[in-house]
Amino acid sequence: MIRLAITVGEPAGIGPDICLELARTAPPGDLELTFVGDAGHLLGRAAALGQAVRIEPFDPHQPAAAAAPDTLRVWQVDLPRSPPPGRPDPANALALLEGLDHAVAGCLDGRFDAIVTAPLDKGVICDAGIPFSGHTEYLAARTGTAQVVMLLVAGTLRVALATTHLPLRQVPDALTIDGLTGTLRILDHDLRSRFGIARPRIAVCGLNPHAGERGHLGREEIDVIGPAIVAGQALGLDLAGPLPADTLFTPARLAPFDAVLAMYHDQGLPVLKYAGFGQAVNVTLGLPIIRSSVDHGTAYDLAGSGKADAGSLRAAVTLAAELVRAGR
Ligand SMILES: NC(=O)c1ccc[n+]([C@@H]2O[C@H](COP(=O)([O-])OP(=O)(O)OC[C@H]3O[C@@H](n4cnc5c(N)ncnc54)[C@H](O)[C@@H]3O)[C@@H](O)[C@H]2O)c1
Ligand SMILES: N[C@H](C(=O)O)[C@H](O)COP(=O)(O)O
Repeated sequence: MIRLAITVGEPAGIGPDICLELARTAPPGDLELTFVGDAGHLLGRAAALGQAVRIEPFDPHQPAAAAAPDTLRVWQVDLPRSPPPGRPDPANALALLEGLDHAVAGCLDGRFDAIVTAPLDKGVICDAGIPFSGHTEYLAARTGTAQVVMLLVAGTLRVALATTHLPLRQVPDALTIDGLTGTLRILDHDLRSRFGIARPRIAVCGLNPHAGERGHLGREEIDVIGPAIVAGQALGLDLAGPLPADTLFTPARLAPFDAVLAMYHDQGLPVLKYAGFGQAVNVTLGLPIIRSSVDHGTAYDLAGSGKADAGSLRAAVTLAAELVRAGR
């Protein structure tokens, strides 16, 4: 049995909708799904969507078992306010983080095999006065992990990020030789151990247009990215770069590589999402636990409408289960 904790995400967004959709059909027999959230809020959203569901309270002492179709096993986390679709309320921020904490603790103590997260609104949590730049950074801090790597997967395209949720202005200063070398090591290690790629070939993007044009359009490729690649190669990693990102992200040039390391969020993710939005998965590498997530956000415009596509959540569940099986 593979036991997954699924955090429901921002309650005013489409997290509840896609969790309900996931529960509508029975998962494969070897999956136990436990939704971490507020059962009353889920029932309210189900009613708005015209979906009949049963709630089964999560009991950590029960042996793992798949739930029946249209049944949500819920680890109850009370929301102070049950917001209407599209109207997030910072009053819920602490409860949302508490749900994440439960899921992490459940993974660390062995009750769950992995966490799958539905989308949160980072800004709403910050509005509550809690600095929060994303699940990736939060899970690193909660598990005491010094460095993690965000990887998004869409079919055979895998894009990792050297920096995650940073204002663009801060990106160049955040790139260091040691930091990039660490990112490349984690990426190489997890592609081998979790994705079963015997000798990962990794393409490393430059930061500047045309990878800096030999220093005429920026020096990060010469001063930082190139030396990090050399350091990684000295460790035995199969790396190429720094490569101009615009032409690297074309099918023929991507073909020889198992993954791309992009230097910042909007260098890598628009390409990945163009290729696979709705079916892609976000995975956090380097954590002591397995964590996957959807490729999309809270989509307030669709919450409660019945139009949210649960494809990425399904793909995140499938990938989490594969990663668990690969580690057994
Ligand atoms: N995993 C996460 O927690 C996560 C991921 C991405 C964005 N976010 C957060 O979500 C919030 C909104 O971000 P955004 O507006 O940039 O992106 P978004 O993904 O919420 O929405 C972008 C567009 O895609 C559509 N869309 C998104 N998911 C869909 C689905 N499942 N089915 C059909 N259409 C869908 C939306 O309707 C919208 O038109 C932000 O606060 C952002 O930080 C969270
Ligand atoms: N960078 C992600 C994306 O664009 O899909 C997203 O914001 C979620 O990040 P976390 O998993 O760190 O919350």
